[in-house]
Amino acid sequence: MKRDGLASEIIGFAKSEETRAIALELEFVDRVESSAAEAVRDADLVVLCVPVGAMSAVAKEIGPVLKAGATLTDVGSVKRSIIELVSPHITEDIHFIPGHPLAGTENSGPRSGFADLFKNRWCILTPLANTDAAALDGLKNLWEGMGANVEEMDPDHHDLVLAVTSHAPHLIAYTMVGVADDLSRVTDNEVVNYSAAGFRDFTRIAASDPTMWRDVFLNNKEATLEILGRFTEELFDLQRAIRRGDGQQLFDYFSRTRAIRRGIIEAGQDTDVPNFGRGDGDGA
Ligand SMILES: NC(=O)C1=CN([C@@H]2O[C@H](COP(=O)(O)OP(=O)(O)OC[C@H]3O[C@@H](n4cnc5c(N)ncnc54)[C@H](O)[C@@H]3O)[C@@H](O)[C@H]2O)C=CC1
Ligand SMILES: O=C(O)C(=O)Cc1ccc(O)cc1
Repeated sequence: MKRDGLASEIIGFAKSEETRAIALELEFVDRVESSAAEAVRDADLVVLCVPVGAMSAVAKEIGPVLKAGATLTDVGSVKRSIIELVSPHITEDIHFIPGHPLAGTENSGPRSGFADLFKNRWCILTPLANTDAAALDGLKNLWEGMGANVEEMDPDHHDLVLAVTSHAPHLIAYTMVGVADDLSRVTDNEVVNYSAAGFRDFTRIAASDPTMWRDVFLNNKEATLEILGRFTEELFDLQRAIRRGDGQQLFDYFSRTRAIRRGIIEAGQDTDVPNFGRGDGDGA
């Protein structure tokens, strides 16, 4: 927003003085305030970027001072629960439009952001039934101005989709790294020393912020449990195929999943590894 001049003034709030000082030093805010209520006073747009579990407390604090006609949005990784946590604290003259940019890394804090973070990434908005069309357009333009592709979605659908694509995979990564850690005591650290690419990817994901991810699971309970239930069923199926020596079942399953990866690459959805998976031989 700062780089592209998308806001006339950007005011930051963070709990710790150190974070506020870093935000000023990096110059992505024009000024900082030591209270959330002070930071949002007179703002046309307020973006809540706190862990899901802190959304309610922050909304309660800023609710009474938000300017009439202001747009309030958020970047939280779940949507239904945030609507329930924030809505009670705001009045009808505030345009509340929940949002979720599908962009980030395993790192947190002000130094982990970068100006191109949202470029070519999806940003999902989950407007409410009575959302003002002009406010929605304004927010869409802002995200598009930062290079994102905006999609509107029903909040429950968002939570189910994200349970499949993000939340369950994070839990699986956390578990796999935990299992390896238990084993490393048996294998004298070989798990860490010889970790191949697959496991390294798991460790990156499993290094994500514990508070943020605790709150994601506590607030997307139903959808995550539904997906994990399906996941364990399929896992048991594959386990049985290995035990029985059913190579055909394994081969068929892996062929199906390989096609999904290729579909993602062809749709141009993987900007991290643009050439990975293209023209890679005979599949032996
Ligand atoms: N990290 C990621 O890759 C992504 C994160 N998100 C969502 O964005 C939100 C923020 O995550 P990050 O920016 O990664 O975290 P972060 O740790 O970089 O920033 C969180 C901020 O919230 C503040 N905070 C924490 N508890 C608070 C409280 N009780 N009252 C006031 N402030 C409080 C912290 O001081 C910190 O400044 C989360 O809801 C997360 O689900 C969404 C997409 C990607
Ligand atoms: O680091 C990664 O691979 C991520 O998946 C980042 C991320 C984390 C949480 C979100 O809600 C969206 C994106």
